[in-house]
Amino acid sequence: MRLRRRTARPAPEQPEVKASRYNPWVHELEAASFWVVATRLPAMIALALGRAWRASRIDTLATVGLNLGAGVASAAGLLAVSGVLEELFAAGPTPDRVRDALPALLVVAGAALVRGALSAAAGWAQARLEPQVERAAELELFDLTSRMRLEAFDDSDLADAMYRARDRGVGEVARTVTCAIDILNGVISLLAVAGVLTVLHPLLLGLLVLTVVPDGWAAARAARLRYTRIRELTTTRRRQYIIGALLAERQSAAELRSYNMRTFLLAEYTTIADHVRAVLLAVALRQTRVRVAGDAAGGIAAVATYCALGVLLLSGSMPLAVAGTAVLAIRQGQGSLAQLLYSVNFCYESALFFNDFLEFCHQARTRLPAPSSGVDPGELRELTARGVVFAYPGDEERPVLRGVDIVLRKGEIVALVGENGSGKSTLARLLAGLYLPHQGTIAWNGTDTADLDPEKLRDRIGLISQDYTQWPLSARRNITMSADSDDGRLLRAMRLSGADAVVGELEDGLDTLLDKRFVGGADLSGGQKQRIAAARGLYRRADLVIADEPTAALDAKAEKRLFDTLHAAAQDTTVLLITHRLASVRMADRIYVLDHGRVIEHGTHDELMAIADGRYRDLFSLQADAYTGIAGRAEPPDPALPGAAAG
Ligand SMILES: Nc1ncnc2c1ncn2[C@@H]1O[C@H](COP(=O)(O)OP(=O)(O)OP(=O)(O)O)[C@@H](O)[C@H]1O
Repeated sequence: MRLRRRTARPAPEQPEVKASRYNPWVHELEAASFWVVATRLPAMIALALGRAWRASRIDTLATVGLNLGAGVASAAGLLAVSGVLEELFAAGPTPDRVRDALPALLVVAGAALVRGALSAAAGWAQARLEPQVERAAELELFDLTSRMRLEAFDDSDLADAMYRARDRGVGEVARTVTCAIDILNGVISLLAVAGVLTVLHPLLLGLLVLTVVPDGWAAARAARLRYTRIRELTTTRRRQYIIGALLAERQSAAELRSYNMRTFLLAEYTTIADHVRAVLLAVALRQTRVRVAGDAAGGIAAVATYCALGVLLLSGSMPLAVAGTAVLAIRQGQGSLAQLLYSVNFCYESALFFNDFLEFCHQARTRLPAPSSGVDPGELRELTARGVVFAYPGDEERPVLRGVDIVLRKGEIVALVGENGSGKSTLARLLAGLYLPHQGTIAWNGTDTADLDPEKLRDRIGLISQDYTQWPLSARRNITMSADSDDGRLLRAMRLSGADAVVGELEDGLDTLLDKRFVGGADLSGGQKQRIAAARGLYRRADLVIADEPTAALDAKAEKRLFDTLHAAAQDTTVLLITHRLASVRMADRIYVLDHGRVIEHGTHDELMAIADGRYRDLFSLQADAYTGIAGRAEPPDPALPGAAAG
C-alpha cells in the first residue's frame, strides 16, 4: 500500500487534526496586536528573572552583572572609536594625527579586551544558570502534575496544556531568562551608540530607528505566526506523539504485529505528519513574505538614511570627519538595534512558550486538592457513601454514579458486582479518596473524607487496582512502593499473594529490575504482574483493602489463595471486593449490585438469591450453569455469533 500521496491530500479524518475546532483561542491570540503582547513582555522577563534568582542567586547575579560590565566596556570602546576618528580626521600632518589618536586607540583595545573577558565570564555564568532554571521548572511541573486531583487527568484541554508545557514550555523558561539578559545587554550597547549619534547630529538617531523598525516588526510578526500555528497544532502533535510511541514502544510491539497494525498506524501517522508539515510549510511561506516585506522597508529606510547624510554633507551642515564617524556609528547602531530587536523578538517568542508553562502551572494549581486539614481519619470503624453522584470531566451530564448508598463496617467483606461499565471501579476510587463526589458524601467514621487529610487517609487504604502499573523499579520497590521496606511484612504480603513464587524465579530476586527496557531488567507474565500488584495492596498496613478485580489474570490456585487471604484479612481489616467471579463473593457480609451507576440490589448472597428475577440471582445462576453444565437456563445462541447458525 502506498502511504504517500503526491496529490493534494483531502481533509484528514482524525478529528484531532482539525485543530482550530479545538483551539478557538488561537484566533484570539492572532488578533491580539504585537504591542498588546509586547506590553506583557516586561512582566514575563521579570517572572523569568525571578525564576533564575530562585534557581541560583550567585549565577543570576554573575550573569547580569558580568553582562552589564561587558555592555559598559562596549560603550566605552565605541566612544573611544569616535575619539580616534575625530583625531584622524583633524587637520595636520598624518604622523601627528596618528600619534594624537593613540591614547583613544589604547582605550579601544583595552575596552575590547575587558569586554571579551567579561563576556566570556558572563557566558560561563549563563551556561551554568540555564540548566538550573530548567531543572527547577521541571521539578515545579512534576510537583504539580503529581499533586493534581486525579480527575484533572481526564480533562483533554489540560492534557494539551500539559503537553505544551512539557514539550517546549519547560525549555523556554531558561531561554526566556537568557533572552532577558540579552535584552539588557542590547539596551546598554544601544544606549552607547545612541549617545554617540545624538552628539554627532540629533537627526541621525531618528534615521537609525527608521532603518531597523521594519526588520523588527517583520521578525516579531514571523515569530507570532509560528507560535500560533504550533499552538494550534498541539492536539495534533500530541496525537502524533502517541501514535509514534505505539509504533516504537515495546508495550504495543506484540499487538501491533499480531493485528498487522503497522500499515494502518503508519498511514494514520503519515496523515497527521502531512498535516503538520503542510501547516508548517504554509507558515514558512507566510514568514518569508513578512520578512521580505520587512527587509524591503528596511532597505528603503537605509537608502533614505544615507541620502539624508548626503544632504547634510552637501549643505555643509556636517563636516566630513563627523559624517565618517556617523556612518560607522550608524552601522554599529544598526547592528546593536537589530541585535536588540532580535533579542526582544526571541524573548517574545520564548515568552509565548514560557507563557504556556505558566498557563499550565496556573491551571494545575486550580486542580490541586484543598489544603489539607491535617485531620487523621483514625482507625476505620465505618465507611459510608450516601447519595453519591459523580461524573467524569467533560461528561457532566452523564453521571457514572447516580445516588449510591453503601456502608462498610470494620472487619466486613463487602462485594461490589455488576456488569461492565456499571461504575464499580469508579466507586472504589471514590471510596479510596482518589475522587471526591459531586453530590452526596463519603464519610470515614462519620467524618466527610473531604475534611480529612488525604495522604493520611490513603495511608490507611490498600488499593489492589484493576489498572495496576508495573513500575520501572526493583521487585521490592514494586511491592513496598516506598524507599523503606519492612522485611517481615514484605515476606508475608508476598506469601499471601503468591508473589513469593514470582520473585523466587527472578535472577536477582527482590532486587531484580522489573523493566525489560533496561539492562538486567525482567519481564513478567500478566498473572505474575497481578500477584505483585496484590502483594503491593497487602503490604500496606491498611484498615481497608480495596481489591478491584484482583484475580482476573491469576491461575485458579493463586486466585483461591488470594480470596482466602482476603477473607482471612477481614478478621481485622475491612475488605471491599470487586469481582465478576461471583463464586468468590458468596461469603461476603454484604453484596451490592450496581447497574448504570445505581445500587439496584444489596444483601447477603442468600438474600439476593431469594429475589425472584433479581439481577444477582440471574448473574450467579448464569455462571453456576456454565460450571455445572445445566443447560436449562442457557440463552439461545446469538445469531450474530460465528457458528451460531450452524449450531
Ligand atoms: N477516566 C474516565 N473518564 C471518563 N469516563 C470514564 C473514566 N473511567 C471510567 N469511565 C466511564 O465510567 C463508566 C464506569 O466505569 P467503571 O470503570 O467504573 O466501570 P466498572 O463497573 O468498574 O466496569 P468493569 O466491570 O468493566 O471494570 C464507564 O462508562 C466508563 O466508560
